[in-house]
Amino acid sequence: MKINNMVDAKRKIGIVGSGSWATAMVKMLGDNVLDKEILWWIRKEEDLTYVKTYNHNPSYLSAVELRVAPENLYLDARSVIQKSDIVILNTPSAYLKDALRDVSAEDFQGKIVVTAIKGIIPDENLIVGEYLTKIYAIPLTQIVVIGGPCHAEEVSAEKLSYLTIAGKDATNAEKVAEVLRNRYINTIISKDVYGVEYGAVLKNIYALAGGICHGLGFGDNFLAVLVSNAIREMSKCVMAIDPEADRDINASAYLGDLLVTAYSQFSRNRTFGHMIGKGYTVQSAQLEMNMVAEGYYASACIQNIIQRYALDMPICNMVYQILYNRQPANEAVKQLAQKLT
Ligand SMILES: NC(=O)C1=CN([C@@H]2O[C@H](COP(=O)(O)OP(=O)(O)OC[C@H]3O[C@@H](n4cnc5c(N)ncnc54)[C@H](OP(=O)(O)O)[C@@H]3O)[C@@H](O)[C@H]2O)C=CC1
Ligand SMILES: O=C(CO)COP(=O)(O)O
Repeated sequence: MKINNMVDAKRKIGIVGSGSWATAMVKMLGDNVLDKEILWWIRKEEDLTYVKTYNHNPSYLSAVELRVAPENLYLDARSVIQKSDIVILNTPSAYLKDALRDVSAEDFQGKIVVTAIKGIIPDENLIVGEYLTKIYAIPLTQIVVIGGPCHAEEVSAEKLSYLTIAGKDATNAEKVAEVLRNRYINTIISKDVYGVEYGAVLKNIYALAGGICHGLGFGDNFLAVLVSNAIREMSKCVMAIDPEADRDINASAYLGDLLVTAYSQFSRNRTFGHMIGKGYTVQSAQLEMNMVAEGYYASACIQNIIQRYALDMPICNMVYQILYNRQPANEAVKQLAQKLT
């Protein structure tokens, strides 16, 4: 089968997405020493032309030099998927369906399909791995999840970072890890595909909550209590979804990613929450950012999970009430504060 012969042939890695995380991943792959071919789907023609001419993405991480052969830049995701052995999906969750609109289940056959997306597909209430299995019949063993605390901006500056590569099939997870690791990227292999994906979705909601509190004027003391409650809430949720997996919630894919997203200056979720806490409406906060805060979409989708498993998740509920039911943020945080321990 094609996957098993990959080590002998030149590896072909396809990236679907052209925002900041996809751009950072193209850089990581380019700085990895293994012989490989990188194929890249870029959404906008003017951006593709610019990358082809100058080897820089004009819209995201524009200072980063990118090494992709001009003939390997595509405006259709299907060509990239068909020609790749490893496909890395890297759009915001809300735009994945659109990116894959011309792609069929056959196009994914025999590929390792990787999600670097930290979100739930709106209208489906499915994480990306579940969506790929349901819509494209991709076996779980061929799906790999990339998690871990890692901001694109720090990757672009080559600051030492750790990615967790989760796959039910450890060999496939390692095949992905070996093309990503380089002098500033370390990789950790995990089998907890559901926990790593759901953990990444949840930490965005908690970072958004932290941003709201910060915007309202709460200090570091309160944020520490919020984060401490958040990791317990995350643990309860992922344990309900997949109780069998071997996971340490304090590992970098869970607690680590929560911490970086809650505290980093680069976090879009924290920034978005901060604006809400300052009194921006959801629409004006979204307009203000040219990037996507996944926690906004996840907050609505996770309500379905909370109901399905009858979970008590006060932080997620607070964010939902503020963003979707227009509960005043100061009132909602005051109510939450009574429940924190
Ligand atoms: N940024 C980071 O540091 C990290 C991000 N992630 C995850 O990576 C995923 C991708 O996020 P990221 O790269 O940061 O995204 P960005 O916020 O950097 O970029 C937004 C992306 O969304 C696209 N987009 C915007 N509007 C539309 C639309 N109407 N239809 C289709 N596409 C649209 C943009 O395309 P265009 O430019 O063509 O408009 C662009 O590719 C997310 O799930 C995120 O959680 C994970 C780890 C780190
Ligand atoms: O997942 C991330 C860092 O690990 C990115 O978080 P933000 O989307 O909040 O920037």
